[in-house]
Amino acid sequence: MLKPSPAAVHYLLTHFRWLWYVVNNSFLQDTIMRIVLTIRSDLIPSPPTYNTKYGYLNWESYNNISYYTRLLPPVPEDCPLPMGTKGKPVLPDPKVLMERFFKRTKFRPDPQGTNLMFAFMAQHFTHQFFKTDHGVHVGFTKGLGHGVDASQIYGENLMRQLQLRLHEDGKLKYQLVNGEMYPPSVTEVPVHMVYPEGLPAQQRLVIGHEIFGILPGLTVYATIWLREHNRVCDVLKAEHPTWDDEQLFQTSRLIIIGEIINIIIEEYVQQLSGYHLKLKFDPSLLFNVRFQYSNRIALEFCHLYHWHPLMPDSFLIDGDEIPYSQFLYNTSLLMHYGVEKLVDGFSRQPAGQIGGGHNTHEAVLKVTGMVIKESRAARVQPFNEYRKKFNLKPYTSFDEFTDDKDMARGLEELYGDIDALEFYTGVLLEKTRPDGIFGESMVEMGAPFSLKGLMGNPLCSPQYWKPSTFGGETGFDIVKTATLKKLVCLNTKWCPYVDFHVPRNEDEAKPRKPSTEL
Ligand code: HEM
Repeated sequence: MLKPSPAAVHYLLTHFRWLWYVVNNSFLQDTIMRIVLTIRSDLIPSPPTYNTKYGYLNWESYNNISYYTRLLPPVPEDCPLPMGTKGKPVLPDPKVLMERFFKRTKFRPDPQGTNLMFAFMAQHFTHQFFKTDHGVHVGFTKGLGHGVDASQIYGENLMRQLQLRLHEDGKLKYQLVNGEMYPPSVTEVPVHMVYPEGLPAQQRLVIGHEIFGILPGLTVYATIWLREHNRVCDVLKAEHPTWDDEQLFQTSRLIIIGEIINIIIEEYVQQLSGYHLKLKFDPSLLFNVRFQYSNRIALEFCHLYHWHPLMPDSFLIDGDEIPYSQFLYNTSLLMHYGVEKLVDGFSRQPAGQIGGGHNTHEAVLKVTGMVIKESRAARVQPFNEYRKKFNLKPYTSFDEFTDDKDMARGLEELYGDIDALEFYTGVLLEKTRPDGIFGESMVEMGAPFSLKGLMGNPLCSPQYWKPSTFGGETGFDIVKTATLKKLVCLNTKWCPYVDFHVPRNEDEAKPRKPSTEL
């Protein structure tokens, strides 16, 4: 059968606006959406195969979910060179790679208009399943849910969940500040959170994920989801006055997971893809095709998702410019500005272009070095091997890989051979698509992992995808009609500008007033 190249399919989906206008209004949309979902997720083996210890199928590798899985087995230990059979005997110093190719020279905004609201969603969303366990040998995870389980809201284990819960009407614990709901502090809920020494206990907010106090962008999402959970509990209680705390909690959690998947597919992936095809979250599209409702997070997915170039030079909120030094671990910013002004500021501020290099701010540059070192310890195979695995043509030269002549020469000098280029360096530095946030490989490799994880969730299976799972039609409807705007504006006093892209027209760009209605 004739197979169109990924580049041709991408061109078709991102051009011919008129054509997609017609498609988005017809039954063809479902067919194309089904094809997108199946072609992408068919690339991910399910059940999973290898891991960092095992390059062959075995029970331990399948059954021990403390491992991340791997799409390709590690470079065998008996290979003559670090990347197999090609390249130099010693890999480039990560510091040299960081300084020469990753470090930001001048902030380059994403040409697709992605904003900080998107960037913090990326971090908030992915950290429920990317939870590398640095306490043991490389390749292990603390995230045993291996997918969208909302553990960043409810905690990774039952002990933490029980401490975060109010044990009344299904709700989570909270504190009221000026009449508004915020996460409680460690004085009320004594669970482990990572904060710098000396930060007063009242400012140590408690969140499902122990590191989410680090950024106001994460605490604002934590606050919004906390309010949404408690709002959904009220809706369910009104429908089911006899339900106990447990059933209200459990059913609300399923609704929240459903809302997350919907918003991620229809708005977040939509923004990332740049497609004119309107992406649709409808699990029933897959009910008549062969599809496994299970997922295992892969190490390669975790590595490629290190999107630190998204981070700006400083943060702009309500006319103030806040440097990193005053932003990190500053939970008082959340109460000072309130959710509305933070969301408004983050939605208006451009995020950096992820691909192409030279765009990682100093404050996060060290993370680049960490992932490079980790990928070496895990013996991740070369970038070109992954290109082949995802049906992409391997690059034949550094000049084909990047249009930046200096970068091509520099990488050639350091790696010696295009077939020895490392996976992470490859996905991040590859030439970007015209006006794209990153290059071809990030899309063609990231999308399959992502869609398999989203649609492989049990909620999307025929057994779960029905009104009774969500407490009836009202709950099912909350899931099916979830949007980022509703998520924010049903839980705030006024409706700020809220989207995953910077304002695109004058109307969107207008300053919002505290009276704006949903
Ligand atoms: C100022 C903002 C940020 C800071 C200070 C920060 C810092 C860090 C640090 C220190 C690590 C741990 C590195 C390691 O131990 O290997 C990390 C991991 C990671 N970061 Fe960020 N980050 C930021 C923003 C982001 C954003 C916007 C994304 C977008 C997706 C992101 C994605 C990741 C991923 C996927 C990991 C790996 C997580 C894991 O394996 O457990 N980060 N980051």
